[in-house]
Amino acid sequence: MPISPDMAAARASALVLPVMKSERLELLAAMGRILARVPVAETAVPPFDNSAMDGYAINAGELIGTGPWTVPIIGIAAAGTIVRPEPGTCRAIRILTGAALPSGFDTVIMQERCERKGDTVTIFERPRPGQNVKRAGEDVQEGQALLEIGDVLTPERLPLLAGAGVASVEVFRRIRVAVLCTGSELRSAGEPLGAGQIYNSNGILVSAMLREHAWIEVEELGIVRDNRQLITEIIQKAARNYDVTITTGGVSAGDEDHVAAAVIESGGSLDVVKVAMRPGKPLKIGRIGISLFAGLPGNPNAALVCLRYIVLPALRKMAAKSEFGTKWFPAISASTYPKRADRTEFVPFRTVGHNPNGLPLIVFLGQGSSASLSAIAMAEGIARLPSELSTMEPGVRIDVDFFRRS
Ligand SMILES: Nc1nc2c(c(=O)[nH]1)N[C@H]1C(S)=C(S)[C@@H](COP(=O)(O)OP(=O)(O)OC[C@H]3O[C@@H](n4cnc5c(N)ncnc54)[C@H](O)[C@@H]3O)O[C@H]1N2
Ligand code: MOO
Repeated sequence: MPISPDMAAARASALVLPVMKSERLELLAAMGRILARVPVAETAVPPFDNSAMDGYAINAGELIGTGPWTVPIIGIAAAGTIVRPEPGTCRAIRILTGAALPSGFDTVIMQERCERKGDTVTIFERPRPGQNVKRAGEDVQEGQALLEIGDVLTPERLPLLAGAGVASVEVFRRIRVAVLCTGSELRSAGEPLGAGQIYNSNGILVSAMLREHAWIEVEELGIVRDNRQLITEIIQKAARNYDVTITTGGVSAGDEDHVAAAVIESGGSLDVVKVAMRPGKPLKIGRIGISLFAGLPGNPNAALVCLRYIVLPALRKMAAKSEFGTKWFPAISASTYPKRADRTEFVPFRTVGHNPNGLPLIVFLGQGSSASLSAIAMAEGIARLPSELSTMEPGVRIDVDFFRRS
């Protein structure tokens, strides 16, 4: 009996354990990697009270009565310098954005809101005490935990670490994944194409999808022809040397589909052999020793869908990422699609507008071909049409996954 894609993903994830080993990397080298230890702020951010504007620093409590007030300017404070004023009252200091607030001063008047004449400045309105001042530690406090174990280090998160003086981080080791394409018909782009041969697109597909993640180290093992013994030898060796082996092709019912038998001959076992989904029905997932094995179907869109929604969640778990499931977002169908009941269908889509509630209105591409390279290349993402639906009409709310959100 075929299992649901959710069940297949759950079984795949159940086969793996998170890696334990970690390494220390400088921030930029750690881009895209997964945190293995909580980074702690070396310093507060900002480290000192400072001006948010170019203007004049005063002590707001010293403005007596009603304005305007004209006060002497006794110095200038620029970013990177420290001004230590003589004791006194009711003075101003010319201050530039980012400069430390001199002691005894608590408020900054923007230069557009006052009038300078020579060495005095006239303030017209009573300022709110503390206005235009960024307080020490208002963003981050010294010693504060900055991120959590399992977080991915993104361009939005790395500056938090840099700003708090953290120079290097402990990240989990990368998971090592071998990629192998099976098929006697396959040639590499650039080679001449003989009769009955096609170019290998799955090799690029799988490697490129994996290379989007810095926490994966990919090894391309190339193409192997449809020969059981050859396939067995290669996947046996790969299982000894890599955390994960991913193959494409040779998983359905044909005479030259040797992958499942090769896994068993290698001493492995399969926990997923048939999934109630299209594309991707003949997906195989199991283990050879402690190494995860994923046999993706040869049809390119089946390979993509199986990798993205069933195998990658397991890889994220293995890489110790804290969130590893797929996030789906709501959208509204704007076209029909020849959906069949009793299987989940994953269909490329494009956005054609938005409904009054702001949900994307989408049309389906490819009309069901699991081999269409052009449909997937034009798509913004993949829609998931649930098993229970037997038709797909305009106006139906469905889940979508955008390849990239921007
Ligand atoms: N009698 C049945 N036949 C098929 C079934 C079935 O249940 N019963 N399932 C079909 C489905 S669904 C799929 S998906 C495919 C998957 O087949 P395989 O994984 O065995 O893949 P192949 O037969 O090797 O190839 C299928 C198709 O994809 C092309 N291909 C293969 N590798 C690549 C590659 N690296 N780059 C580009 N294209 C590739 C291959 O030439 C075939 O055209 O099986 C159906 N059959
Ligand atoms: O399920 Mo297959 O993956 O449609 O072509």
